[in-house]
Amino acid sequence: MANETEVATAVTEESVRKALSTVQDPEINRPITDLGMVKSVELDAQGTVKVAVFLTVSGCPMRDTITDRVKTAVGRIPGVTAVEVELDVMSEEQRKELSQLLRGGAPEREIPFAKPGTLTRVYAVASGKGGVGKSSVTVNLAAALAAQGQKVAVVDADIYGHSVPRMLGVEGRPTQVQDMIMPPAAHGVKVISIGMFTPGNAPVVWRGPMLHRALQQFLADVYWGDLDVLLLDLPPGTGDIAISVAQLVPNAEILIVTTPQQAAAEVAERAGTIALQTHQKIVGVIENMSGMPCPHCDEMVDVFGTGGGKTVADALTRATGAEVPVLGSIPIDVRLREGGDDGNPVVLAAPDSPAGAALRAVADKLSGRQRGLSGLSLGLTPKNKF
Ligand SMILES: Nc1ncnc2c1ncn2[C@@H]1O[C@H](COP(=O)(O)OP(=O)(O)OP(=O)(O)O)[C@@H](O)[C@H]1O
Repeated sequence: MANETEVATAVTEESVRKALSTVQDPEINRPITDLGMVKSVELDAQGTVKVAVFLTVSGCPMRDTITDRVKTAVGRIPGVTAVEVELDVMSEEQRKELSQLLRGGAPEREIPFAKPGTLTRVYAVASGKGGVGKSSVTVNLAAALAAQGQKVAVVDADIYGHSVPRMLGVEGRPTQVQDMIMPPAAHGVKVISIGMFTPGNAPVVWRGPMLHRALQQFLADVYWGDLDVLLLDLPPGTGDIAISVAQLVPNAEILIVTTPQQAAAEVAERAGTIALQTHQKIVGVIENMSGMPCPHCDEMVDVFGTGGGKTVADALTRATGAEVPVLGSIPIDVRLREGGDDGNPVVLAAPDSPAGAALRAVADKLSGRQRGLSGLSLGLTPKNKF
């Protein structure tokens, strides 16, 4: 039978590291030895093993699980009499290395539009309800701004109704050049849509974290080049993606689309007040489907009621304390719907039609805006509170 000293000397750093290679990080599900989480291993003649482990963040909720796993794995080595685990926290540099490792070596890309001093204006187009014409407004504003000579792109983040590519007549899928995604374009507008990455017409059932990741990729990994304007077509409502936009592109400004109907206005107002929590600026309200010219006498018929746009704008002005204007009222127009179906936006196909002219007027207002600090949160947090 081996005596105590012989057993103790059988424990080597190599055997401890081998045991540690069976310990998986509970969140990343890879061995802690591969993740640079083993800081040091010390052994003494009595068979006590001290393992120092780097946690990715301080206060890591998995600290107890990691400690238990290390103790169990190392404790199984014959000759080990005690296992002590000491926890430390990775430095910023180590965390960067880890995230690079997890991304397969690719350095993390920044979102160019979120950098301070960016010249790209980012508009997040939001609505309370679905079907109010948010996507139609987005593509027409994009096409009108591009027709003015601006460099424009649209990110279709409307997971439930990704209709932007069809409305702009963008065909095909994005191509990939090394690890950059090249967006297809039509009418001078570059487009990326969630629909380009899902098979067929399959509904997207992604939840918050996946959507966040997808949006981040659309913004960071797509080669957009220099843009004057980026429009984000958000899903209707006040969901996760609005929060993601606020986190990823805090300087994005909000455009609210509503119908004149009072019920729709109330929901749109709720979508708008999200901006209060995220400290984003609301550029204005666009009222869509504001009446329809009677085909017989040309008199306007208020199919969806009246006043919704102004109700939302007034309510958001009160709520934010900053003036939120109605930027325009777009009438119901068959040519707008047809333009959407044909991939030929009405601002180009029938620029002088009532809807085409109203949308172009909104685009003019947007392109005439100066970037200013008024109404914007500066994102400053007091360092010390007295
Ligand atoms: N002013 C208008 N005149 C005529 N048809 C319109 C008008 N605005 C939108 N439409 C039509 O209404 C339908 C819904 O519009 P759209 O898809 O733009 O709405 P949406 O708010 O983006 O919907 P969702 O967010 O639910 O996808 C489309 O068929 C569109 O062509």
